Amino acid sequence: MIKNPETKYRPFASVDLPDRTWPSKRITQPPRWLSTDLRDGNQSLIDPMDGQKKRRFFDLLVKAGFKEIEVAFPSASQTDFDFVRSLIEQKAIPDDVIIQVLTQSREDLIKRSFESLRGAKQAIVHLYNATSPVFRRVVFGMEKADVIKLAVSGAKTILAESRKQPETDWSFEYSPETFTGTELDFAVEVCEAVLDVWQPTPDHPAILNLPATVEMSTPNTYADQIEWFCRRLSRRDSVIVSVHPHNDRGTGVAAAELAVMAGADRVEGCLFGNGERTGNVDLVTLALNLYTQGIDPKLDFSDMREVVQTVEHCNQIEVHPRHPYAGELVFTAFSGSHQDAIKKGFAAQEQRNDGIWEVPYLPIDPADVGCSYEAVIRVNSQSGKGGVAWILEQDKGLQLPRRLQIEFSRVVQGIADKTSRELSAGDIWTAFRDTYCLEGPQPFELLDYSSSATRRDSHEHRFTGRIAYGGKEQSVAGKGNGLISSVLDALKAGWGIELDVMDYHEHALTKGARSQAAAYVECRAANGRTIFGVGIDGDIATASVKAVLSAANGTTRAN
Ligand SMILES: CC(=O)SCCNC(=O)CCNC(=O)[C@H](O)C(C)(C)COP(=O)(O)OP(=O)(O)OC[C@H]1O[C@@H](n2cnc3c(N)ncnc32)[C@H](O)[C@@H]1OP(=O)(O)O
Ligand SMILES: CC(C)C(=O)C(=O)O
Repeated sequence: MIKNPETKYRPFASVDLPDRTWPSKRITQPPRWLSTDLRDGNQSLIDPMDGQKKRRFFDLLVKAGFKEIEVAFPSASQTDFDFVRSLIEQKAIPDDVIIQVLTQSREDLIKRSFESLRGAKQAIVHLYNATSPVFRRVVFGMEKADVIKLAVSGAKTILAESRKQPETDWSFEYSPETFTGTELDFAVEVCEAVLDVWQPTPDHPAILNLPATVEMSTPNTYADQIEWFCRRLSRRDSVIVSVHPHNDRGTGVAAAELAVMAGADRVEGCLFGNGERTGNVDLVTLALNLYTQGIDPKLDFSDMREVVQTVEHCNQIEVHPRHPYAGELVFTAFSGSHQDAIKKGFAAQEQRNDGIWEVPYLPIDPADVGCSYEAVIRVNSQSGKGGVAWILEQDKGLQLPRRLQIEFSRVVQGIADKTSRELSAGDIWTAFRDTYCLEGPQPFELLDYSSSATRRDSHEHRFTGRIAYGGKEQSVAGKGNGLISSVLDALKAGWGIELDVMDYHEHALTKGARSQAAAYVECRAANGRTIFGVGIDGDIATASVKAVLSAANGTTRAN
């Protein structure tokens, strides 16, 4: 990079529109969407799609609800030409979907495009030529008048060709390519000249598409250009104003949104922002941005995984794990405070039960795009108690009391620090099971027991059990004012273990085996140490007994 970029780059000129209205507008309905994945997206791929991939992508777009799909540049390649033919001949285009093809303003290319569309019920023919000063000067060697002539001759050829195929319901689109780099009054002049040829009406409007062929300004400037253009256009009611933002500055989505506020009726783009260089505007993000404002985008991404997989297959480009709404990690929190807030958010949401989505750090319900809540919280060394507790709850239905969460998260933290990797739900369960002696051979194991009140009208409980300690079976008995205290009494009598119960929780498991219950005891040992015990069983009383034995097992391990 150079130290004095002002000697090499010029700032983008702003638009003189002091009475601009778009900043206070709100988007209240979705624009018309056009997917150009099969054209602009396709022309940017290392290996353009073959017919099969194009067909798979087309079917995906139809399923997602796209009603306008730019399917090809049919005069560019036999593959593209044949693809358009196959769609028509195989009757693959639903009646409510209209296909679009792109052509330069050259007679032979336009004729070939019409040939590809023979027999289509309806179609949009999209004509373009670049209009900006640098293209006039450098690429075409043309004056303004020549540029208008080129656009008009293309528009005339299109009109003439369409009349030769009256069985098709034709619509026409014109793009002054490089619109954003074009003098605004000249852009309007070229477009008016094209409209003069096509003579659109409110019932049969033409589409004027205003591309940010290369994104060169902040999005507010694009919005100014769109509002300026819409105000100056003579036949606004006979025109669908379309925008086609690219993403060179990384603000394609913002540019599209502001352009819609500024009067655009239609947006052209690609799924996940594929397209030339940094891509076309991302239609998935745009649609879901609307959705999160309570506006039905009229596009359905309920099965986002399938959409991602298909697009990755067809484009041979991976969707970034941080891609809005679609990436593998976008609903995942690793960090403790985020996990804590999300967990509390879900609990509050469940309690309110008003249907309104309000979960911290999650702008959308992952379930709405087909994602499970399992991936919402993942645990590594950055995680806290809330995350660990969430995973045990989601995976095993365990609702750990707060102080147990704190203790166990330290165990998990230690493992994560030691292994320097993410811990799976399986890793966490293994650690929980081992820490609280839930499975496998343990120092204390319950073999059998019975318990009863000593007298019908009494609160005194008697516990009689067979417990193995270190593999050696022993019969023990104890008394107390409840089951737990009678078990503690038996432990004291049998092995001299002294534990006081400070806290007790129990609940039915919400996941997995539905008839299971979990019990948690927080005990204080004679030396002042706090020891937690956990018991899980089909019978809640037995779960409590097991929890006490789990705590007893805790006394046998080093702190
Ligand atoms: C911004 C966009 O995405 S625009 C769409 C771009 N997409 C593509 O180009 C993909 C498909 N294109 C192709 O396969 C080829 O470019 C074709 C078949 C269309 C044309 O191929 P060729 O005839 O070999 O021409 P080439 O690709 O070199 O195009 C450049 C010529 O077209 C002219 N041209 C460029 N755009 C246009 C246009 N919109 N209308 C008329 N002429 C144009 C150029 O001035 C240049 O003319 P010159 O040879 O007299 O200097
Ligand atoms: C042909 C036009 C619409 C285009 O793709 C662009 O300018 O980016």
